[in-house]
Amino acid sequence: MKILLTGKTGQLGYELERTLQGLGEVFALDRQQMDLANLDHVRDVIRTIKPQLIINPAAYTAVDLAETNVESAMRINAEAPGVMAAEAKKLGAAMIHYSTDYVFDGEKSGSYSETDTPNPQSVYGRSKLAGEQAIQAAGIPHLILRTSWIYGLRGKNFLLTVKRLAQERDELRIVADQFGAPTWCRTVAEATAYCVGRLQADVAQTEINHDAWAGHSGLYHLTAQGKTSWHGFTQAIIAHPVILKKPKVTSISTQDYPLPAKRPQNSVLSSERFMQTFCSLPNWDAGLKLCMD
Ligand SMILES: NC(=O)C1=CN([C@@H]2O[C@H](COP(=O)(O)OP(=O)(O)OC[C@H]3O[C@@H](n4cnc5c(N)ncnc54)[C@H](OP(=O)(O)O)[C@@H]3O)[C@@H](O)[C@H]2O)C=CC1
Ligand SMILES: Cc1cn([C@H]2C[C@H](O)[C@@H](COP(=O)(O)OP(=O)(O)O[C@H]3O[C@@H](C)C(=O)[C@@H](O)[C@H]3O)O2)c(=O)[nH]c1=O
Repeated sequence: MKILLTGKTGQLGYELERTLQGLGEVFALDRQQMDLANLDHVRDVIRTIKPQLIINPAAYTAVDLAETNVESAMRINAEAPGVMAAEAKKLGAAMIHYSTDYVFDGEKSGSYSETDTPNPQSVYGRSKLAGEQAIQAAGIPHLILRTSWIYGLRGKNFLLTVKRLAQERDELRIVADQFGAPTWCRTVAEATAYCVGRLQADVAQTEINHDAWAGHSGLYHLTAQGKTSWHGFTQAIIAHPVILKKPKVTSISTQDYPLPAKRPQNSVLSSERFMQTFCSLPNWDAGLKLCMD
């Protein structure tokens, strides 16, 4: 099976390139090899490789910049996945795509399930929701995996920001009234590889297993279990022994840290559907410890 993987330089893409080995012939591409801002390029590359499975972690993820770079965010996060899905349809291929907790407005008091109605409050959230809808509309076998607060040891993420700030400052002021589930990118990559293995047991096949995909196609929430605030996440990062200089971590509220894009106050996702269908997921603090160890 040929697997086309986008965004190999990203946090999740880097992990996926490694966890997917052995599950097929992986064509891992960077921005130069397939530019999602250039829809003709996306079509040409897919038509050349002719994959049976497209896995798309590439995205415009700069949440605040997206507020002003609306056109780029929409092209990369919404139109390009739509083009990938249309090409997949012609090839009889399946698609795995990632989306975000930021599709929700954050007003719900409990955790969000897949049946809750999205109401994104930012351009990034709107663009990611439009990407989901474009894939769903194509009617191809697909998994849309909504995850949240991804971190890892590469790229740009909150863990690495806190690690840097801890060296530079004696006090970190962090919002304590936004709740979610920090999720290690390796958790998402390993769960994805598990799904691929389940749906495509015979990797030598040159066609996807249509029955298996048809029975599992759809939208899933896939995050670490439990919840915390950005402040709680920061405290857990600082408490780890690899952080030698431990600044004071002060709770602040969202209004004390104004940013261009509005973030949801509560974006905890329930991953019950994913866990019942595929595999269990670790608690956020266990994932963080493993990553930092
Ligand atoms: N980060 C998070 O907290 C969360 C992320 N998600 C979703 O998970 C997925 C993976 O996120 P994550 O790994 O953190 O993302 P990163 O920001 O780490 O990586 C994004 C990747 O997309 C690539 N990319 C950006 N623009 C283009 C383009 N025009 N053409 C080709 N490639 C491009 C980047 O390439 P380059 O290195 O060249 O910039 C990079 O490889 C995304 O769909 C994201 O929306 C969901 C919830 C939380
Ligand atoms: C650096 C910093 C941030 N914050 C706050 C701001 C914000 O409310 C929160 C998170 O900040 P960031 O801007 O780093 O994270 P943000 O870019 O909002 O992260 C999001 O990225 C996208 C891609 C997703 O899909 C989401 O799931 C989520 O992970 O922390 C502080 O309170 N103090 C600080 O010193």
